[in-house]
Amino acid sequence: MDFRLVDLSADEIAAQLAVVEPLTESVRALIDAVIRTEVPDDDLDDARRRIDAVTASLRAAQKPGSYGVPFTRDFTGMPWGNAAVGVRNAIAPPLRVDHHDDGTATARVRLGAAYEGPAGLVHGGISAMLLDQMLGEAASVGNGTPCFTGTLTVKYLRPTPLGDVDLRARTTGSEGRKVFVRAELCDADGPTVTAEGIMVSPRNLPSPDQIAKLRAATAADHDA
Ligand SMILES: CCCCC/C=C\C/C=C\C/C=C\C/C=C\CCCC(=O)SCCNC(=O)CCNC(=O)[C@H](O)C(C)(C)COP(=O)(O)OP(=O)(O)OC[C@H]1O[C@@H](n2cnc3c(N)ncnc32)[C@H](O)[C@@H]1OP(=O)(O)O
Repeated sequence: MDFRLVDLSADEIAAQLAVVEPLTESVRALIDAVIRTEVPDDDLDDARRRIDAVTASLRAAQKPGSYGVPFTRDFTGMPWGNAAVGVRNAIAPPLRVDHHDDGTATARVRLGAAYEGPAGLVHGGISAMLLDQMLGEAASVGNGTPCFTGTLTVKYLRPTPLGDVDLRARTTGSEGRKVFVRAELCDADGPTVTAEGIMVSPRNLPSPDQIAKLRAATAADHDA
């Protein structure tokens, strides 16, 4: 796994986000508009030409491969291309996950037309992806080191209507490098999908202790 470090301050990251987030939001609006537009075919052809011109202008300077997950000097992750939370990824709803002192992770997100499976309902794969992200974040933050999904079990209790959903995850225990986590996705009437995960901190990663030491050393260097 790539642990690229970038030397960016909090202010520099905020300045980048101020430009990037509105751009991504515009592309999300474009995705929704393309799904739901009822304008004539000639207008669709014209739209395609203009979109292709914008795409060509962005390709003028392009990162090879994917965005990756750079870490700042204080070890804050920048998963900006992530399919669930990426602030540069218009496919991501995006999920904004809050971590709480009691170890739970929560998020509220609006799932519109782009996330449809059965008519008017959230696609089951999207629910699984969002729950997977919640499990991964709860496990990783609790453990202090990134945890990958080893086993994910998803139970669909009833259909989830498109619209606002709430997600919540909490760790229920750990054993060596395995962290056990549960999560649920709820509509206004309660849980519609639940998930259980066995999240594993891969053997080749630095341990939580090593990461804590690296963090402290980096912070000390920075203060000096
Ligand atoms: C640098 C600074 C970091 C600071 C971090 C702090 C916070 C982080 C903040 C944000 C969050 C960051 C990340 C999380 C975000 C999103 C999560 C999205 C989740 C995903 O979307 S992630 C992609 C899908 N995911 C994969 O792509 C995994 C592919 N796979 C592998 O990468 C390996 O396969 C792996 C790692 C799973 C295991 O590899 P390994 O070699 O380390 O494991 P090993 O064999 O040593 O087993 C050790 C113990 O785990 C048990 N075990 C092994 N495999 C298991 C399995 N599958 N199910 C259940 N238990 C399993 C064994 O049975 C043994 O248990 P026991 O010790 O009891 O015998």
